[in-house]
Amino acid sequence: MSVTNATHRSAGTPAASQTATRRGDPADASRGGALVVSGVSVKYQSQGDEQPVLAVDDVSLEAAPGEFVAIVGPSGCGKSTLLKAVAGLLPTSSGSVSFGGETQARLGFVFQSDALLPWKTAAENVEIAIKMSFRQVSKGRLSKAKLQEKAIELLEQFGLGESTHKYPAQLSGGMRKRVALARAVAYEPSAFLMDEPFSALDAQTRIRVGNFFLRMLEDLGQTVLFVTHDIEEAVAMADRVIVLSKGPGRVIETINVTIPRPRDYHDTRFHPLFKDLQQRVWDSLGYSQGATSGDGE
Ligand SMILES: Nc1ncnc2c1ncn2[C@@H]1O[C@H](COP(=O)(O)OP(=O)(O)OP(=O)(O)O)[C@@H](O)[C@H]1O
Repeated sequence: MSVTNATHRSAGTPAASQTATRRGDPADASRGGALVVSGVSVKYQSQGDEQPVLAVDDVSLEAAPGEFVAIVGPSGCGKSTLLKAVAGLLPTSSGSVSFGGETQARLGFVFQSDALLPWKTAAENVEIAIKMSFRQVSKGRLSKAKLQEKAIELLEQFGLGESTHKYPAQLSGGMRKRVALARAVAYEPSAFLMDEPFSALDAQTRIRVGNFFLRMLEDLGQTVLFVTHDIEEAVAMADRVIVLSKGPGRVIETINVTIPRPRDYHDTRFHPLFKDLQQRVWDSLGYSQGATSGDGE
């Protein structure tokens, strides 16, 4: 998880959260408008470089409310940079980002670093998010007991029922990532911005968390922008896969994933359309059928 600036209200920061009071309420589905990224370029000015380095080049994309858009591309092509720019964590050198026509939105971040508060337990990290969301959405307060109950309930969904009282330093990397995911979910954002959110998880936990996340999206209809190296994961989860070129990243193709929902994080890989769609993404990345080597996705 990362820090944010003031432009886009975030979850996933230490201050992020969302309450369970809204979970499961169909009236809340698809809240927020389309996420529109228009002509965004991002440059880095590093010490020693005379000229700024272009990392993202004129990227435009849209995610309709409730749409799951995955972004794939070779290592170093600018995926994380693009996501951070969308989150408002990095300035853009050109272009614009809006959510339903506004520059502010309730965002749930899950970035590569988990950024948990080290002096708070797993449950307390999630409680902060619940508290913040409850204040923003319901303009009210929850009792400490209720907050705890909700945080523990959510952590149990992520297989952390035994670790709610532990501090981040006492958790494995995968466990910390799950707390970070629970915290982002607890914020009940209108859009999730996720950078390799499942990469630190073992195979079984990945399936469990992936399915929990997919079911939650079916219930609540949040928009998702999801960066992954894992082409199978992108096709299994997304409505559209956007393929970026090698850096500076540009959109080279958008592939519609026509596999019907509801989907299962794992079993969707056996759907008759899956292999073909997966191959289309590989083709777009420049890998021909049967290719077995390469240094990036
Ligand atoms: N803080 C920074 N300062 C200077 N250059 C940076 C910085 N962060 C990233 N870059 C450069 O920007 C380019 C894009 O990096 P980015 O991390 O966005 O790529 P990525 O596609 O997410 O990579 P990966 O898939 O390996 O995580 C790379 O060339 C990288 O070296």
